[in-house]
Formats: sequence, C-alpha cells, structure tokens
Amino acid sequence: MTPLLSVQDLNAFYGQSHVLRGVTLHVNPGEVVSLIGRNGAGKTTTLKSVMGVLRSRTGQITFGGQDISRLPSNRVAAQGLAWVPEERAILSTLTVRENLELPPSRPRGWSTERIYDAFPVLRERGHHPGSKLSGGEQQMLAMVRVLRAGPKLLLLDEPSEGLAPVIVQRIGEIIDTLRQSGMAVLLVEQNLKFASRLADRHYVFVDGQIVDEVLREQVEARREDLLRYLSV
Ligand SMILES: Nc1ncnc2c1ncn2[C@@H]1O[C@H](COP(=O)(O)OP(=O)(O)OP(=O)(O)O)[C@@H](O)[C@H]1O
Repeated sequence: MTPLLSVQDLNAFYGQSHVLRGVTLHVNPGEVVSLIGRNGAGKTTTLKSVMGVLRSRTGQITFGGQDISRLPSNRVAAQGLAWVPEERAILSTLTVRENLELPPSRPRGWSTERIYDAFPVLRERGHHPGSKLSGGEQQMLAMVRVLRAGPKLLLLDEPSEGLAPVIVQRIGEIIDTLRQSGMAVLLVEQNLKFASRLADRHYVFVDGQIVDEVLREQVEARREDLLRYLSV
C-alpha cells in the first residue's frame, strides 16, 4: 500500500538546538497512528514539521505521493492535512457557529449542517460563546472545525489532555467517527489507555528519535515496555 503520509529521515532544529534526529514514519490511508513518549521527546515538533509550521528541518515529507517538504503551511493544508494544536485556539468572544465557520471551507469539506448532524451537541450550543464551553466541548469544536476543509489526514496534539475520563471517551468516539468517514489520524498522546484503544500502530519517541514501533495487536504483550517509555 502506498502511504498517505511518508516522513523520511526528518531532522528539525530550534535555533542551534537539534531536536528531531532522523525520524522516519508513515501513515496509511484510513489509519490511526499514535506518537507516544515523554514530555519534550519531539512529538509536537514532528507535527509542526509535517505541517510546515517549523521550517528549520531537513529530510523528505510526502503526502499522497507528492513532496510537501518545501511547501509553506497554508499550501500543506490545501493538500489535505489539518493540524489541531494542543492549545485548541477557540475564540472566546465568537459563538460556536462562528468558530466553526472561521476556517475557509473547501469543496470537499464538510458543511456546517453535516458537522451538526454528526455532532448534535454543537448544534445545541451553536449560539453559545466559546468562553462558555467546557474543556471537552472546546476540544470537540477544535477537532471538527477543521473538517470544513475536508482533510484526508488529521494531526491531533494531545486531544485527551486535561479532560475528565468520560469526556476523553467521547473524544475517542469522535475520532472513531472520523476514521469511519475515511480520514486518517496522526495522534500525539501521553495517555496510553486512550491511544491504545484508538491507534492501529504506535511510534515511540525518546529524545527526538523513534526507538520502537508497536502494532495494535502487540500492545497487551508489550504494555510494560510502553509504560516504561512513558514513565518519568
Ligand atoms: N519553540 C521552541 N524553542 C526551543 N525549543 C523548543 C521549542 N519547542 C520545543 N522545544 C524543545 O524541543 C524538544 C521537543 O519538544 P516537543 O514539544 O516536540 O516535545 P513533545 O514530545 O511534543 O512533548 P510535549 O508533550 O511536552 O509537547 C524539547 O526539548 C523542547 O524543550
């Protein structure tokens, strides 16, 4: 199978600081893949590098067979990638609907009505200001508003962070819904329970490198290794 996203020998830098060291990974069409590892291991930097937000990098990144390594982030997004950063970036003075309709819609993107049908709580909250949403609702809104662009691959940075277990479960269901619609997901997580329920494969990051790859069916047998990689 030709991968949807392919990252080859990615090295990334913040000034003099060499943060990613030879990261090679891929995501197949329709696959959910997680990047796990401790704080500071390089997971977010990998997403930023793929999106073209961090330009100080070497290596090759292809999407749908096309080299996107040199493209600015707006042109990367136009190829069908969408990034949902950890900060969520919901505008507190705008309503849910206004937040939803902020990103430009593209012809293959979801309409507001389709989003409301799939996630009815957002229709109910349509006129509420962003400041009145719970953390879980903000995460949901941040994840689904990028659907208006019709991405083929969603890059999610710690969607479960700071949320109560019951809400984390709901976020997992949303990711399932997106997967069922044919979308691939590259997910940064520190919550192994959450990641292992969702992901088909896991890449383990330590100090800017991928040191292990664990398939869904291997997670149970390798749980102790995985917990060790994540423990501080
Ligand atoms: N803007 C920045 N300037 C300088 N160094 C940075 C910057 N952002 C991250 N770093 C450093 O790069 C390394 C990788 O950070 P990164 O955010 O990719 O890690 P992470 O695995 O996503 O962890 P976290 O969960 O903390 O975000 C860390 O050592 C971090 O301190």
